[in-house]
Amino acid sequence: MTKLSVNINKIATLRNSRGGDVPNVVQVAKDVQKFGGQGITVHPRPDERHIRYQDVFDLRPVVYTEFNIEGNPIKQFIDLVLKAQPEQVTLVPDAEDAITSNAGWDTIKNRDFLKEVISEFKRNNIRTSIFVDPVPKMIEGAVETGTDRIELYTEEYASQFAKGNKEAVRPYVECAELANKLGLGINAGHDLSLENIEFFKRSISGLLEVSIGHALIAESIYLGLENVIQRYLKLLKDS
Ligand SMILES: CC(=O)[C@@H](O)[C@H](O)COP(=O)(O)O
Ligand SMILES: NCC(=O)COP(=O)(O)O
Repeated sequence: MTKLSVNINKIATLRNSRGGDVPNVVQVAKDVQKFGGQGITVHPRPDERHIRYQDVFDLRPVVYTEFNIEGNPIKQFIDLVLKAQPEQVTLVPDAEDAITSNAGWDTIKNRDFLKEVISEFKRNNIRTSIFVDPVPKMIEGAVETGTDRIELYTEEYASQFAKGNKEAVRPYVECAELANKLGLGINAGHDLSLENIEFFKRSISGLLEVSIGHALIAESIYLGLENVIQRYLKLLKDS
C-alpha cells in the first residue's frame, strides 16, 4: 500500500501572504484527513516563510494519521522534532536560501553526521527517512546511516515525464529494487502530480508513501481538495 501524505506548506504560504489566519492550516489538516489523506507533511524552514515552528505544535494534536516533519537537521530543527514527536522525520539537506529542496544527501560524505542524528531520533521512537537522489551508491550509503527509510527525490522524474520521457523512471526502479533488497523502506516526493503519479506508482515496487504538496494544492484550485485527494488515492491503489 502506498500512503498519501499531503504537504500543507503551500496553505501556510497563502496564509502568510496576508498576515492573518486564512486559510487556517490546522483546519486544512483536519479536512485533508477527513477527505482521506493518510498523512500530513510539513517542511518548516529556518526563515519560517511558510510553515512556522508554532504551526508544528498546533498541528501535532490534530494529526491522527501520520505526521511527517521534513527539514535540514540543524539544532533548531532537531529540537523542534524531538518536542513535537511526529511519527516520521525526513531529513533534507537543503540550503537556507534554496527556493525549494533541490538535492538529496551525499550519504557517503555525511555518513557519520546522519548516523548520529538518526540514532537520536530513533532513540525517541521517531521513524527516520532521508531524502536521496536515485543513485545506487547513495542508497548503499543510506543503509550505513541506520535510517529506516529513504525518500526518493522525484524532481528529475517529474520534469522528464512532463516532456514525454517515461524512461526517466528507470534509475528510480533500480534504486527501489536495491533499497528493497537492503531492507530500506521507500518513500518518494517532489513535484509528483495527478499527471505523473500513476506511472511512478506502477513502476516502483514497495513504494510505502508519497508526500505531495505543490501540485496537489494547485490542482485543488480547479478541482477542489476533497476531489483531488480522492483522485490521488485511486491512482495510488495497489492493483
Ligand atoms: C523535500 C521535498 O521534496 C520538498 O518538496 C519540500 O518538502 C517542499 O518544500 P517547499 O514547499 O518549501 O518547496
Ligand atoms: N517530500 C516532498 C513533499 O513533501 C512535497 O513536495 P512537492 O509536492 O511540494 O514538490
